[in-house]
Amino acid sequence: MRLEIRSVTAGHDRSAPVVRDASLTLASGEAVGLLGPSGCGKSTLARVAALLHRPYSGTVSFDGVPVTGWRHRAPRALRTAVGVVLQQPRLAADPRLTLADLIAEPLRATGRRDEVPVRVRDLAPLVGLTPDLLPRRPHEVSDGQLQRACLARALVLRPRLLICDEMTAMLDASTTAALVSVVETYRRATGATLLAVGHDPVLLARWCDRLVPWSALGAPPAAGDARPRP
Ligand SMILES: Nc1ncnc2c1ncn2[C@@H]1O[C@H](COP(=O)(O)OP(=O)(O)OP(=O)(O)O)[C@@H](O)[C@H]1O
Repeated sequence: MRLEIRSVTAGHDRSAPVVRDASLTLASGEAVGLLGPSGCGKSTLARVAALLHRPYSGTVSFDGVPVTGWRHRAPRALRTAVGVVLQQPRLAADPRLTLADLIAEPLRATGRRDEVPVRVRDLAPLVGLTPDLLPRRPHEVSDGQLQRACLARALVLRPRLLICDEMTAMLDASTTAALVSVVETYRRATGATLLAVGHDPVLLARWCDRLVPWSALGAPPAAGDARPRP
């Protein structure tokens, strides 16, 4: 799925937006790493692209169709086409759910309960979760194990766009490698597009076709603009 972000301004305070006039296009099937220092606004932009945060202005289009609603106003067909993995699994996981129910959450939310047993059975080993972990709740597993479940949840509806916001920031090297390889395998099998957000160029380069620094998202000079470029 092609993702186009055009002149998006967004943030948490209208008078001081953290994302200003940002534009970025991902071709269908492309893996792009968005690089930037902590606090620059990467997560905010990733949430806009994931339909979780409404921008103040600008447009987001999927396959050329502009998005008209965010959060609960986002059309279901779009919400199910985009999978999201966030940096802190504990903030992204309902503490009352077992890992199996966490993985199955999007299926239940979209009325596809009948697919739950098969999808959980197939995805758990793929993300490296052994059967003994599936009945446990988030407080009974490690951050890495919980993030594995969050990645499975992001993949359970077979998204055409996957957005990973610092997915591996709090994980050790072997869990990081395992999760990156799950995403690579999924992309190879499905041709899904990937937007990976992070601050480590070496890590992002490993699983992305192209890295884009935060500073490159600003509006390009207008046609005929004669000012020298830096
Ligand atoms: N819910 C919120 N309410 C108010 N301000 C927020 C909120 N979330 C983020 N911010 C602020 O917006 C700015 C950008 O935050 P954001 O999380 O988008 O940056 P980031 O580049 O992803 O940082 P990091 O790499 O540290 O996660 C920061 O100054 C942050 O304090």
